[in-house]
Formats: sequence, C-alpha cells, structure tokens
Amino acid sequence: MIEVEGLRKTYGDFAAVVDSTFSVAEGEVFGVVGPNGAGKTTTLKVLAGLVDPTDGEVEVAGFASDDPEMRRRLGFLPEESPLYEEMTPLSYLRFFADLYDVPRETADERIEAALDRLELDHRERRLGDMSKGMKRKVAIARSLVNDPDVLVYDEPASGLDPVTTNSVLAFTRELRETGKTVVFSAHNLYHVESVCDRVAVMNEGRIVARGSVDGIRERHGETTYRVFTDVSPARTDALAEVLDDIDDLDDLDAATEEVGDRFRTTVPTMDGVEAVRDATAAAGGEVVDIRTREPSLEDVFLDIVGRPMPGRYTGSGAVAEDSAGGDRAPEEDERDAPEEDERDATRPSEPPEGTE
Ligand SMILES: Nc1ncnc2c1ncn2[C@@H]1O[C@H](COP(=O)(O)OP(=O)(O)OP(=O)(O)O)[C@@H](O)[C@H]1O
Repeated sequence: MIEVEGLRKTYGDFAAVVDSTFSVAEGEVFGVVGPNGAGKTTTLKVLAGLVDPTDGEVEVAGFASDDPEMRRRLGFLPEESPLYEEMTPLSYLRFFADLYDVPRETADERIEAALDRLELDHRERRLGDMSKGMKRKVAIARSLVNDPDVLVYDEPASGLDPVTTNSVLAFTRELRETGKTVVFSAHNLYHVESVCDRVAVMNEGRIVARGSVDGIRERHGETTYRVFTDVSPARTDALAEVLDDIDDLDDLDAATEEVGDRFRTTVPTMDGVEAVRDATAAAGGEVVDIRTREPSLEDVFLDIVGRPMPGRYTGSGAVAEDSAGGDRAPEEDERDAPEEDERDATRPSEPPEGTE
C-alpha cells in the first residue's frame, strides 16, 4: 500500500531525511518512532504529499505522492492541528466533508460514528473552548471524513493525558480492523508497542532499525542480573572471563558494591541466569540471590538512538551517497516482515562494523 524507496529530503545543506526505504502492507499499522528532530514529521509529510522529496520514490495506494488522487485516498493528522475556533465539531467536520464532496447524509453518518467511537463529549461546544484532548479527537475525526484507505497520523497521542492517550491509541488499532492502512509517528516505543505491526526507528534522518517491537527489543535489549554474594565481591575479572559478552571490566568493577553484609554485582549479559550463576561460582563467589531485570523499552530505545551517526550537513547542498546509509542499512527483524515486504526483507540484517 505504501512504497518508499531511497527517500531523501534536504533543506539547503541540511538533510532532514536520508535514504529512507520502507514499505507498508495493506491493512498494516506501521509506526515511525524516534527522538526530536529525527525526521518523522518530514517523512509523514512526504507521504501525505505536503512536502516534495528531494530524491527517491514514494507511492501511496498506487499513486505518486504528488498525485491529487492520492490525497483523496489519504487522511492526514498533523502534529499540531489548529481548528476553526468559532465552529462546533459538527460544523467543522461537515465543512471538511464538503471539501471532499461527501454527500451530507454520508458525511453525518461518518462524523457521528467517529465522534461516538472517540467518545467526544460536549459536541455543541465551540472548538476554541475545547480541551486539547477534545480538539485532538475532532482532528482525528476530520482525517476520516473522506473515508480514506490510508491514514497518516503525526504524533496522535502526544501531550494527551493517559486516558485520552489510551483512547486514541485504541482507536488507531481499531482502524486496522476496518481495513485501513495506518502510519503513525511517536516519540517513544510504548505508544507504538500495543498498536503497530511493525515499526521503523529513526535517528538523525535515518532509519536505524526496523521490524516488530518485540524483535527490536530482542536485538537491542540487554538483561541485567543483580548477583548478591556473601563473600567478598566475586572477582569480576574472572566473572568477565566466563561470560562471553562482557568485555568492559571497568564497568563491572564499578557495578560491584557493598549492600549491608552482602556484595552486589550488576551484570548486564545476554548469556542467561545459569551462566551468571556458573560464572559467579567460577569467580569464587557464592550466590545468595540473583534478581533479573528485563530491558525496558527506554533501554532499547537509548541503545538504538545512542549510536554515533554520520553528520547531516554536507556543505554542498547534497548528501553524499556514501554517507546516506548505503553502508548503514537498518537492522530488520526479518521474521516479522510481512511476505509482501520482500524488498525490505532482502536488505542486510546485520549492522556494519562499528555501529554496535
Ligand atoms: N522546512 C524546514 N526547513 C529547514 N529545516 C527543517 C524544515 N522542516 C524540518 N526541518 C528540520 O529537519 C529535521 C527533522 O525534522 P522533523 O520535524 O521531521 O523531525 P521529527 O522527528 O518530526 O521531530 P519532532 O519529534 O521534534 O517533531 C529537524 O532538524 C528540523 O529542524
């Protein structure tokens, strides 16, 4: 339903989006996550036909993104959606339905259905007097008046209270059940976790990881074991010798501390709890207790976006091909890619040397 190949958007010598390639299957919910300035909004605006790409191919519902027919098939929710303050939700939504030539009766049915599902209260109120959450719901209803196939939502839940956030995210999830294809952006993985089939993580203009949230978590998360021993700290150098993936002794030393009459060593490893137990024994420590801490989504996110990235300024007004990600293909969780997504699935899954 959406095909993006080699998308690049530059402003002068600054690259907002670099060599971005992804596809979204029909009926899929696809999340674009990343920190401030990552290039999410720019990507979404290109999909919505509001920003012209500098380079690359973009196709939505079978149309190029600058094709007027594409806009009829698409509903866009901007990050900030100023509404006409004097209007009520109904007059405002009817106004947009008229722009799409939707017959009044059909428009009213769609508007009622969307506002009912979004549980919008106080529908007679002026938009200018509505809360931020209510306005967001009206803006979401606006994205649906033309009954589009594809919805592009820029941070739909940003700045909303937890209850409204849940309601908006649940609504987004339900859109999939009605056959819509949805792309939405968010700052954090929590907002996309329960909603999205797959996500792309962007950082500094580039897609740096792609796949299901679980797949991404598996690849980037590190379980931390807190090992409590009753003798002097297990010799951390010996611990590190036994555990395959520990090579930073300084970190491990710093992570050993006295807690009451015990010693606690914090061991981040993927080797598993038995390996930690064996390693502690081999290092001369007797295990009193081991507590396991699974990686949080924040840990995963920081691991991904904390990597050094090539610069975004070229000084020449164009981004050089070799700095545009040719050697930095995003990691793809191939198991979770839908079959239609073969082009994505054939991209290298291993990061190039030096990126981990
Ligand atoms: N019209 C523009 N002119 C110049 N720079 C721009 C323009 N639009 C976006 N940028 C820059 O491109 C980069 C990416 O912006 P974008 O809004 O796409 O990021 P984002 O991931 O959506 O960020 P946020 O989460 O803060 O909304 C930013 O550094 C931004 O300042």
